[in-house]
Amino acid sequence: MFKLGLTGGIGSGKTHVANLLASWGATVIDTDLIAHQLTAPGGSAIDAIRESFGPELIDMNGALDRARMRELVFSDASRRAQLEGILHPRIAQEVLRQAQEATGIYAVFVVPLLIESGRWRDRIDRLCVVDCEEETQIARVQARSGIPAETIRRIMAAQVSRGERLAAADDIISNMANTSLSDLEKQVLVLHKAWCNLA
Ligand SMILES: CC(C)(COP(=O)(O)OP(=O)(O)OC[C@H]1O[C@@H](n2cnc3c(N)ncnc32)[C@H](O)[C@@H]1O)[C@@H](O)C(=O)NCCC(=O)NCCS
Ligand SMILES: Nc1ncnc2c1ncn2[C@@H]1O[C@H](COP(=O)(O)OP(=O)(O)OP(=O)(O)O)[C@@H](O)[C@H]1O
Repeated sequence: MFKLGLTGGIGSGKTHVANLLASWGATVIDTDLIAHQLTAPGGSAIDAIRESFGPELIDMNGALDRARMRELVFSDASRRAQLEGILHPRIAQEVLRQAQEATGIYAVFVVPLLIESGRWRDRIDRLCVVDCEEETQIARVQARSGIPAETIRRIMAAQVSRGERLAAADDIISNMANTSLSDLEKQVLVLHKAWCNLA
């Protein structure tokens, strides 16, 4: 099956693009979604997180306290590596499981840390980057979640730069501050048709 890697910085628009591709028949495998499921109440990473980080990082429903963990790991790289050490192998296992069950026209792997991880490039046929200005990333994430701009900047600092991402791309979707959702959809449809041909 043809495998597309879809990446982009926080708030760039990956989820919106992935939802369009899914609605046109691609199978979408989203690592952020998997990470959320692993850390929901009863999720298979909860016990390991409690053991490594203490019960104060688990909320009263038994889910990861995301706001607290966000503040912790994006101000301390060693704590971030510790969390990634728990989550990334479990995410990889679930990605493999979902990929084996994929029945769409092609498979889309939505991976925010695709370039950072270095392990993905050989596993995909083509890499698409969703791109926007850094200030637009901050504005979109703030509008969606109310996370302070300073925290968003720290999350962005834990990711590759916009330039590095663009340099690695086979295809680029330009989703700037002045890109309307209908302009975005038009760009994505052109690429989807090309990927269908490759598939
Ligand atoms: C720290 C956590 C709890 C904060 O949760 P929160 O709800 O605020 O964010 P969410 O998980 O929805 O991720 C939003 C975005 O943050 C960025 N991000 C998440 N984790 C990381 C990371 N380890 N390094 C750099 N950026 C990251 C990505 O752009 C992602 O799309 C969460 O991000 C997490 O568990 N991160 C570790 C797992 C991971 O590496 N996920 C990335 C997908 S593989
Ligand atoms: N062209 C656009 N016009 C208006 N709003 C947009 C546009 N693109 C994305 N958005 C909005 O910006 C926010 C971020 O988009 P989205 O969730 O798709 O990004 P993401 O890359 O998946 O983010 P994250 O890395 O945080 O998971 C969403 O609320 C989305 O609806």
